[in-house]
Amino acid sequence: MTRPGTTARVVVLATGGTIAATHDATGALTPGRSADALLAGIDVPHRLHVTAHRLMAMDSAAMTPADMAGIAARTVAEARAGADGIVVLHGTDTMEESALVADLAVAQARTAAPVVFTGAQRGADHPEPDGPGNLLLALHIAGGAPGSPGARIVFAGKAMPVWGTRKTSTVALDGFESWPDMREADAARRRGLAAFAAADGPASEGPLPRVDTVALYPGADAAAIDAVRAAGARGLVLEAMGAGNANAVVVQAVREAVAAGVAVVVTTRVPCGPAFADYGGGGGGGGGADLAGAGAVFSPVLRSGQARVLLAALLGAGAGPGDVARAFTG
Ligand SMILES: NC(=O)C[C@H](N)C(=O)O
Repeated sequence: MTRPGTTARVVVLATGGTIAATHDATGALTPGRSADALLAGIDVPHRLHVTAHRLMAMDSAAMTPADMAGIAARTVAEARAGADGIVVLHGTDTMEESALVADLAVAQARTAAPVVFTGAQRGADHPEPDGPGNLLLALHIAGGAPGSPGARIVFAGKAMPVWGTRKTSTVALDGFESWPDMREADAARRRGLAAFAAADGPASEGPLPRVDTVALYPGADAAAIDAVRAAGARGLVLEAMGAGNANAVVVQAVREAVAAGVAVVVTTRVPCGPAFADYGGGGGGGGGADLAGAGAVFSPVLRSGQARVLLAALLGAGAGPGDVARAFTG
């Protein structure tokens, strides 16, 4: 742990993303710039001793759950090896997922070093890149918050809790939004971590069970739900309409999936506001209340990307239906 006036050891883990990307010969943005080169472009605070490591150089949309588990495991290893803080340079497309994987891992390992995810919306060769500012703030927070365990996302001048934070703009420099009610975001984290800790096994060993996401739309039928069941999904995240509504055909498919042992979690395609199970549907049913009646669990705060991560982690840790319900809704 760091005392005021002492040097904080911060480890930077580079995984790729736009923060490290430059235009290649074809004009495509490709992550290749090293973390050392990115660090050379900023005034690293003197009180920080920073070392950088390249884990991978990927566009985050191409990452697999195994890649994310690897990043999370490395953050735990660096914390155990004595880092005071860890910065993960990551693509923005799936930062919200990877940061949640890391938060679950460091909570399970009980390591105290803060883990700060950051990235950029503009490439490293942009005339006015946003990466340097994000990296600098991430270093400050990673090196200046000793004993603040857990992961966070730092972007465009904001330090955000991971749970409930999601990418909300494909281009704006301020590309992430945290859940507006911090008490609700905290409660989501507490519930999720408690249920994860209560489940039986370690989450990060071996491949996680298959969990698919199905997006709903007017007239959606059972085809996608039946297909993911046939593919062996043990969990299903529904990106439902409105507050978490579907139609009668989907509700029946959910009932059958739950009866077959598939854990079904309902989120919404709406950008803001909680998902909740109030609507009866009308005209033959199919509202959120019917989805809940069919055995689906509502995820008020986590949108589909993070709900998928939590559900897969829970199932991988041996969680049963009760744990899943407690994890998402308490
Ligand atoms: N801004 C970015 O980092 C987007 C990029 N496609 C990535 O997620 O790796």
